[in-house]
This record gives sequence, structure tokens and C-alpha cells, in this order.
Amino acid sequence: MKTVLVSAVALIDIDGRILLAQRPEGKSMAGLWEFPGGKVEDGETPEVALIRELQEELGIDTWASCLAPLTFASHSYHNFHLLMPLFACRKWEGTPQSRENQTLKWVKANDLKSYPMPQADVPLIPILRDWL
Ligand SMILES: Nc1nc2c([nH]c(=O)n2[C@@H]2O[C@H](COP(=O)(O)OP(=O)(O)OP(=O)(O)O)[C@@H](O)[C@H]2O)c(=O)[nH]1
Repeated sequence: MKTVLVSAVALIDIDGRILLAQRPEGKSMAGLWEFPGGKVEDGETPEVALIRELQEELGIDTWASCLAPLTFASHSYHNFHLLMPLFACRKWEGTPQSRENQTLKWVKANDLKSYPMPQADVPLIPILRDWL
């Protein structure tokens, strides 16, 4: 099975809330809430991929120095194995806006469990909650 490297981030605002993005209709896992990010392309580091995805998806700028490694997901879906580093980021420029048809929501750590997420993300929630 192919291992796919996806880079993701918990953007944390001044009130300690985390930004979730809802996958749009028509995509795999539609309706589920996920961390912003995406596939790491050839020649990219996870940090570079994330900085690019944040610009494309949300229109914000951040820097590798603002991305702190937090944890990772390693999960087998039926058609690929996902390896997903999760960074934490508290500093960026601009205001996140949905540019790719996703609904965005700032969620308190204790409320994360109310948002259905992809299977790979489920073990990350308590880690994030304990860390915040
Ligand atoms: N960005 C992100 N992707 C996640 C998370 N959890 C998780 O399983 N994924 C999976 O990782 C892959 C990320 O791919 P992507 O964002 O670059 O592209 P995509 O959704 O258009 O890809 P796809 O249509 O091939 O699934 C998807 O299969 C997505 O479902 C998450 O928290 N954030």
C-alpha cells in the first residue's frame, strides 16, 4: 500500500481555539472536519508544503519558524496509508478565509469531539486538548 505524506496544522488563535475546515461535497470524506493542510509534493518539505497550502486554502502567510511539531497520525485507509505530521501554529499574517469551498470554524479544544473528523485524526484530539 502506498504511504501518502500529508502535512497538517492546528492553527491556534488568541483564545486557544483551533481552526477546522469541513471537506466539501463531492470529495472523499465529504462533510468531515479536518486540519488545514494537504499532500506534500515532490521536492517539498512538510513545512514548505504547509506554507503553500495555507496560502492556497486560507489566504494566510506563515513561516517555518512558526510551525512547531506537535504530533502525527499514521493510519491505514482502504486505499492508502496516511502519514500526517501535525504542526501547531499561533502566528500568521492575514485572516483565514475559505478559498476552496470549505466551511471554516474556530473550535474550542473541549468541543473538538463534537466535530466528526477523518479516522486518522481521532487519536490526535486528546493529544491536542492535553497540550493546549
Ligand atoms: N488536510 C488534511 N487532510 C487529512 C486530514 N485527515 C486525513 O485523513 N486527511 C486526508 O489526507 C489527504 C489530504 O489530501 P489533500 O487535502 O491534499 O487533497 P484532497 O483532499 O483533494 O485529496 P483527495 O481528494 O485525494 O482525498 C486526504 O485524503 C484527506 O482525507 C486532516 O486533518 N487534514
